[in-house]
Amino acid sequence: MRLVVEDLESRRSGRRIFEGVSFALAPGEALVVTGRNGAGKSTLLAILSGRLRPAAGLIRVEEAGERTLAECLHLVGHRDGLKSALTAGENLRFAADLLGARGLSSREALERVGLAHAHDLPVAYLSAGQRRRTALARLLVAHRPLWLLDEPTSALDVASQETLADLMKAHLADGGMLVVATHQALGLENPKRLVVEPAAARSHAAAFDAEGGW
Ligand SMILES: Nc1ncnc2c1ncn2[C@@H]1O[C@H](COP(=O)(O)OP(=O)(O)OP(=O)(O)O)[C@@H](O)[C@H]1O
Repeated sequence: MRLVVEDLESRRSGRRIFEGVSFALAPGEALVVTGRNGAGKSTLLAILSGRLRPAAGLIRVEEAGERTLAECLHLVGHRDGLKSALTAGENLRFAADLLGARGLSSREALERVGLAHAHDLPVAYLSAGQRRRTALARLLVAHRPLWLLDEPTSALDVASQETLADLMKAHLADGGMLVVATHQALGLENPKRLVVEPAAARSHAAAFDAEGGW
């Protein structure tokens, strides 16, 4: 699968947030999206996920067979989307049933994020970082080629950030694609980079020079 985005523009409540956002991703490629608070990073991910409509521009998915873009992606946003009264395992099984394309079992996925012990605990009992890790474990219970991650390191301790970096690298090595909005270094090697800037100063994408080590 390939993702092609051309000249995307966003308006919210009549105000232009960004314009001229273009990039392309092929299997194994990552795009790191940066920009100041309010620049439109979450808005861009919401548009890519189909939750918001762009004011202009084009999003095209290629070589995805019969699948729509929505069927090819996972979105892990600011809100974890977990049901507090259900256990971590139940949340993951619910996600797997909803998303299809089965991946790891709920137990295996929780093990991968270091939360095996939380499988049968209600999510309401989990800390902020544990909830975030449970939300990230959703990526593993249903196989989807495109991961859209909005500030995925928030609330994660150093060890969990390293686990996340390993998950992202394994996904890329497996031919997956990533779009990650972040203010933090991620440990990815040579991702593409997109700086979202206010509409007045056109957004642009550029190949990332490896020095920064995002
Ligand atoms: N529901 C909404 N209606 C109108 N404007 C909105 C809405 N949600 C967000 N905005 C505006 O859209 C702009 C972009 O917000 P967005 O959350 O995408 O920024 P961001 O780059 O992700 O910021 P941050 O780094 O703080 O997470 C902001 O100016 C925000 O006020």
